[in-house]
Amino acid sequence: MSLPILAVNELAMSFGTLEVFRSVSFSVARGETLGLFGKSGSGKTTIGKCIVGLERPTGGEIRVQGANILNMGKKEFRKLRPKIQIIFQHPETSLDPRMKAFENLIEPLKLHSGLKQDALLKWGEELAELTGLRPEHLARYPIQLSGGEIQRIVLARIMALSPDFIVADEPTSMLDVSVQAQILRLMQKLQRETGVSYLLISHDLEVLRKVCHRIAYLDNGTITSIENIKRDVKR
Ligand SMILES: Nc1ncnc2c1ncn2[C@@H]1O[C@H](COP(=O)(O)OP(=O)(O)OP(=O)(O)O)[C@@H](O)[C@H]1O
Repeated sequence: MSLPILAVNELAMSFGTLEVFRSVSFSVARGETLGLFGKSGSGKTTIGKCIVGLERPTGGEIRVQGANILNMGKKEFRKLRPKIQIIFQHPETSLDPRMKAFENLIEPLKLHSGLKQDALLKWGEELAELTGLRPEHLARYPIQLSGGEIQRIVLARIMALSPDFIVADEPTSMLDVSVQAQILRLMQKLQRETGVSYLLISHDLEVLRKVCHRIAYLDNGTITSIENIKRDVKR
């Protein structure tokens, strides 16, 4: 059996005297969407931040294809980091308001790929097409875009890095229902085409049941159950 893309083992986190969670364990297979459900303040976002290195847990392990990222040196982690991405509830915070949408889209490629301008533009156009962005969207500044369009730019930016794993923290909770469905369908399409795995964080069980392969329930500092939803993982 192949290693899970992500395995979280007995993760613990306290902020000072506040114990947020004490033993969180789950794993995510390649091409799988695992939902993470829990009430407000249970620590869902903190778990996501620990996975991408934005917070350091107080205990436990986070293994990416078997390697514990908490034991990695800075250099080794920096090499892995483009492969594990996070998208937030307020996606506009990850865009530069002074750059047009297309420049925002190709920015990570510029930083990480070393591609020349022509190749950058071509790849950027392909990503825009893949994520359903039209040329008129690409010529606008973030403030001139709707929430759904911004979330598409954010997804296109992330897909440019060919990630293995995306933590999606309430990615659609700010969108109205029809746009929410479009973005969830886009995430599923990207998964079918690239095999990317998601940890989808939400307090909306209906959304999780629609798109996840399994749902992990976080309560009282631990994962109390993992529900299987009937859906095959395509790898
Ligand atoms: N950097 C921090 N310093 C101190 N406390 C923090 C920090 N980050 C989060 N917390 C606290 O940890 C707890 C868990 O927060 P977290 O944002 O992970 O919960 P959540 O389950 O994502 O909540 P929500 O569903 O409301 O977004 C909260 O009580 C929060 O106030």
